[in-house]
Amino acid sequence: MKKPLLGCIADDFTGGTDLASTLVKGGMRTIQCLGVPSTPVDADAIVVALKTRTCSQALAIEESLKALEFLRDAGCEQFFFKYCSTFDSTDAGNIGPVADALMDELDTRFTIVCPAFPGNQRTVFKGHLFVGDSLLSDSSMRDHPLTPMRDANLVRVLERQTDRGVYLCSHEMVDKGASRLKDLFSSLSQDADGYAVVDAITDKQLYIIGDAAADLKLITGASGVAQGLPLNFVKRGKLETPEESSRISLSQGNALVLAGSCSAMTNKQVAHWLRSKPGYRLDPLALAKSDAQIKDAIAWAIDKLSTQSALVYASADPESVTEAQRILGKEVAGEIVESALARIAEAVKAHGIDKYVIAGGETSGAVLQALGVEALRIGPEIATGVPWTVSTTGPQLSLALKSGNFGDEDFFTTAIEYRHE
Ligand SMILES: Nc1ncnc2c1ncn2[C@@H]1O[C@H](COP(=O)(O)OP(=O)(O)O)[C@@H](O)[C@H]1O
Ligand SMILES: O=C(O)[C@@H](O)C(=O)COP(=O)(O)O
Repeated sequence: MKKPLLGCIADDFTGGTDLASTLVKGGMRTIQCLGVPSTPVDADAIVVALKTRTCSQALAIEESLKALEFLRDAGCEQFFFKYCSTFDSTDAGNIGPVADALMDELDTRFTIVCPAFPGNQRTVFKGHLFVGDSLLSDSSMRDHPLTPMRDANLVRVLERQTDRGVYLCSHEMVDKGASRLKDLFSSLSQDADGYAVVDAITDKQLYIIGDAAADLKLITGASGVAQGLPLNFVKRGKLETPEESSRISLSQGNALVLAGSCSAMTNKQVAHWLRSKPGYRLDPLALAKSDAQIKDAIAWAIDKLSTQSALVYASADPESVTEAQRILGKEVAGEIVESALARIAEAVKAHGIDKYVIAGGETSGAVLQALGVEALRIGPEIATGVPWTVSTTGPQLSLALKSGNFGDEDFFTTAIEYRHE
């Protein structure tokens, strides 16, 4: 078995498939593991996807360090910490604390922070994160149920999460080219103790940053900056000329769509689906009272899935989410919905359904854990940042994990009807 080159730790499962898909497109054989694997993995890049974006800081650090240990023992040469392109986190973390812990463990004093993902309209200019034409803090991310993002200045956001220095590497510096940027990173690696938030507005800039980051032990960011990494290994003769390999065998059966994301795009996708197809709405307040709605939803889904694809969703507008959180508490409301969707998926799987489209990062984490999925092979991209995947152990399941704001309005149907060319 060849040693893997790149070891990645993703703070949620959808983020993991987004990154893995980017690496596959760059020609790296990539496997995404859900949690730290117990057996060796044969791949050029390994993505260990965790559910650490919103858990306690201590748990996020513990799990990330276990993932790092696995990746180091496997022989990885470089490490990547993947978080959301909208920098989803609270003031308490977990991006800063996890990155700090990874730096300590890798004995490195400098890394970059690069969440830009222009393919999905996330750009960073003078350290400020934009979503489309709006600052992050004016975008729908300000109302995220678990990680409301109300400050677009990433230097400031990260400073609240770490005691290390946070610097800005502006787009003018990036435009000087990979060689100058590499010199800067190398001098910062010797002199600085902390992070450089790196501007990027275009993919071209992300390739420059990826090239310049070739010697960094640890890179942090979203999937955009990973685009340039496969080429670094090719240049060093460690990876053969990249060739995309994303052929997988997809289930042709009916699919269960599970939506626990309340992001603006998921809400539009749910509304679009309901115009012509069946859906069952879960209500967190009813779920908190008894199991009745879960049982009803399972029976409804099994009945529908015998003839067509069906959606079970808890997605709701920001006012309804705030109201549910006021009554139940933020974490409890989230957990109740995640656990209900997970139980429904488990019961539906027992009836032989092998195709799932899941909207939401936390939601995907909860559902895949319940489905007992340990690792994913990455297939073709359905929408930017969202590939079809198949489970690699047990009875094969086809799984599309969709980040909250990714995909077009008709994403659910597009995913279900996707056919290899
Ligand atoms: N109606 C609702 N009220 C309160 N919380 C909800 C509701 N529906 C879903 N949630 C919770 O909101 C969170 C959404 O997060 P996630 O699944 O990561 O979506 P996204 O990918 O959009 O960030 C989950 O914890 C989910 O359980
Ligand atoms: O980087 C991104 O935007 C995605 O890969 C991602 O992590 C999105 O997270 P969710 O919206 O919570 O699924």
